[in-house]
Amino acid sequence: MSQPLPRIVPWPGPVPELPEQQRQLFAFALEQQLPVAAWRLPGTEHAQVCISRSADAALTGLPPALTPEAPAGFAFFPFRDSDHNPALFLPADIYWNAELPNQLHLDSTDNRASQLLAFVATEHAAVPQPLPWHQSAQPAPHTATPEEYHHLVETGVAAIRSGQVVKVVSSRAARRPLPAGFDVLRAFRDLCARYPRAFVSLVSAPGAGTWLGASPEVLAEIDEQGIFRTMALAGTQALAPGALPHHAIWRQKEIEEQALVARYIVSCFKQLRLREYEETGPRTVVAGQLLHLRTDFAVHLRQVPFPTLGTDMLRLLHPTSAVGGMPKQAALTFLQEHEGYDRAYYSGFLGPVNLPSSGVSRLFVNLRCLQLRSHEAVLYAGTGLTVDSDPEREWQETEMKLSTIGAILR
Ligand SMILES: C=C(O[C@H]1C=CC=C(C(=O)O)[C@@H]1O)C(=O)O
Repeated sequence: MSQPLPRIVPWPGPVPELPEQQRQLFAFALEQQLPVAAWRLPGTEHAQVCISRSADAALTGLPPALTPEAPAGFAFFPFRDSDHNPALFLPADIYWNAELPNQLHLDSTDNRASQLLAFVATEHAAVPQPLPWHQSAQPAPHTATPEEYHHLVETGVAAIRSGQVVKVVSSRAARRPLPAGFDVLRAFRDLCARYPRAFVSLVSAPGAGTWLGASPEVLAEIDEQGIFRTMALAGTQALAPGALPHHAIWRQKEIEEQALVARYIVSCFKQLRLREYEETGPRTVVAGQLLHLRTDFAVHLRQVPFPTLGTDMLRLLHPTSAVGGMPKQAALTFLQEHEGYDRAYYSGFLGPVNLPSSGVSRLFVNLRCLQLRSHEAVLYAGTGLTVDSDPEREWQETEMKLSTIGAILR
């Protein structure tokens, strides 16, 4: 049985400008200590917002089902599920899409929803500043020095040489002060404007804290035409000013690194005994100031009757070899033993499920992201290691990746 979105009701009272509508929705959710997410899909203009009626309702166990019958909401999953970093699925009890800004989807007989309607109708000037953003209860993670990161890369390369892993993706966190007067919702809009091709997100939830990101990587997507898509994204170089992406030259190291990720995706299709996938690439793509190599995979679900493909692939893919390594379990064990900090929601996945309509879901890998704490931001970045990795080059690569999201702190 399908679970449609709640009913449409008109925005109560005069409809303010889009940023003010967003601010009122977040102010309501945060004051009521509810989980809330805003996102903007790649190549689109309009933000969408989803609020759940309780924090408990957002706690989940299994990854979401990518089927039309599954509940509509926003998934926010950590790299590794744990009590510290719970897997969340924010049911879309209240949903708003800036494309149709005069409407709210909600069940007006529900208490929370009617509170929102009253808040929005009366609370124009009184939105508190700054907003009470959810904070993670976890301490700020350890931030590796260049020496520590060099050592991690050397240990990773040694593990590859010894055959313990084929590829591993090491990562680190970095702390940055928040600029005076930092406005989170303005930062979200700034990210949307800077990175039109990224999946831009802002999630604030009890237990998880507040996260902003601009991801270039689709994990699993089913679009309006019933096409399932995923991608193998790896290999990084800076986009030189004035250079054309398709003129980029890649070293053997990056070619191999990306080929491993593509091979992993093919092995997942094979596990599911699915042969009818289309593979395009690898080709060079732009992500902010960076270039990556990307292979796209597509399956036409209206021609290949495999209704659980999205769900099955999601469970096989996460965490992909673009953020963990290969073989998957050996790489994850290596990271647990050597990385020396908690990735939390960095390199987890996030995105809308059955929103804005049933059967349409878009999950992305949580990359180029930061966690907001009371007076600082924690930024995250990683690099895929191969036997040819050079520690200083890998450090520089994390610096470049950090500057994608770091741009909003300047
Ligand atoms: C792990 C990250 O990027 C992944 C995605 C693209 C390129 C990558 C690389 O070149 O290492 C990474 O696999 C990150 O941005 O933190």
